[in-house]
Amino acid sequence: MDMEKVNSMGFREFVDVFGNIIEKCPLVAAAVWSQRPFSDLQDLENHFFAFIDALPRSGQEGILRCHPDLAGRDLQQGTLTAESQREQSQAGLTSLDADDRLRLQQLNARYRERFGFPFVLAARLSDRDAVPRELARRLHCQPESELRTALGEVKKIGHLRLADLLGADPARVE
Ligand SMILES: NC(=O)NC1=NC(=O)NC1=O
Repeated sequence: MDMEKVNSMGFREFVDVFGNIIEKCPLVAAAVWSQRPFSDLQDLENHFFAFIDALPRSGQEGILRCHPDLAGRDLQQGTLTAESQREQSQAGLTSLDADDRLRLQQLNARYRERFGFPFVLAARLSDRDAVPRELARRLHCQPESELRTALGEVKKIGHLRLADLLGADPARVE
């Protein structure tokens, strides 16, 4: 898909295609559509991220709360979005043994208890050993900095999903 095609999309098509760039937050794509045309992938991505950055804290925390837990209930019940299912599967989270899954669920619960939003991490850039390690590390961060870290992970997830859609090499797209 090239930028000419992206810039020619009507609202409905644009939200159908880009509505899950930010997990379960089609509003972001809905808002970004009105800022077309986009000069390139980086410009499109920058508009997604600028929308997130401009949100009040409640909106930013709302975006985090739209993310399913890693190896959580949605994964067990098969109710993850296609993108999330792929990402969690690539990180090896679909084949955890019962002990590892329980440990992750306990860590997720402690994290949510401390920060009031779920632990978010770009699973495609991680693996089944690194996820609990990173969760345990970030559990001790200060709320302000942790909010910024978590939003950074939302952007990494969005970057990879956009690169998939636009056929760009994720490594090459800055
Ligand atoms: N809580 C999360 O980090 N969820 C996710 N990370 C991903 O990369 N995909 C998800 O669903």
